[in-house]
Amino acid sequence: MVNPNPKIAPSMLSSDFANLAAEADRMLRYGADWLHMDIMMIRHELSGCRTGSHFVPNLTIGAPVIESLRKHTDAYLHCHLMVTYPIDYVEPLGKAGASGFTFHVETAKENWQELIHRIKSKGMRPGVALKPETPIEELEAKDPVEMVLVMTVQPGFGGQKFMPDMMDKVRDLRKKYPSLDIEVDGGLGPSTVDLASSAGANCIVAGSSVFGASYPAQVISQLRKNVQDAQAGSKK
Ligand SMILES: O=C(CO)[C@@H](O)[C@H](O)COP(=O)(O)O
Repeated sequence: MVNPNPKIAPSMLSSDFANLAAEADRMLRYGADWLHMDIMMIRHELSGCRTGSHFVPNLTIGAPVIESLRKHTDAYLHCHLMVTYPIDYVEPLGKAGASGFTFHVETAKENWQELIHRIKSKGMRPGVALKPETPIEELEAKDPVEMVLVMTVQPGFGGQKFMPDMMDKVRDLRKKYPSLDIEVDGGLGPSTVDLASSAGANCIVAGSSVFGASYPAQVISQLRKNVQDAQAGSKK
């Protein structure tokens, strides 16, 4: 049975980082369930470094920022790790006060069990992310997780165009794992959420559509209502 309470998570990547605590507070007042924190390390061929935890063509925040934000809020801080060695970040993020720790499936080939065990032991909820080109079969024969994040854009930047082709993945995941939290991330807003929610997504990450709106609270409640309506429809 899918969780009847949808999670709407504004992506703080679209917020004003210079006023992060106030931005977080604003989103929670507007009705956000989670705050989505994108932790990125730039890909090594772009940075010129040979080693390190690089995964995407961008660089954002890390544990010190999560720690600072945690001092201002009790919110569920859902961290999406776009780094090559997520295991290195479990301890610091756990200490900093992260609530959820979602890593990309290809970054945990050898140490899946160990990574999940460590995430849980630090009191965080583990999740796995799938890039657009990563098939759901990558999850087979692995210890189950409670949440899968389906990227609906290439990871790295906010403000990109939603990829509707990813909905087959969401549908297949929902069929296979009826009670899984399925999150979609990238290009979500009032005009695209219907595709995701009717495919079976129950957690929605939205950056530019929320932060760029004149009335973000309206967008958040619209996203929630859309997921609730889709859930109610699928029961009929
Ligand atoms: O992880 C990412 C991008 O890599 C996302 O969380 C984006 O930040 C979502 O932003 P919008 O597409 O909603 O503007």
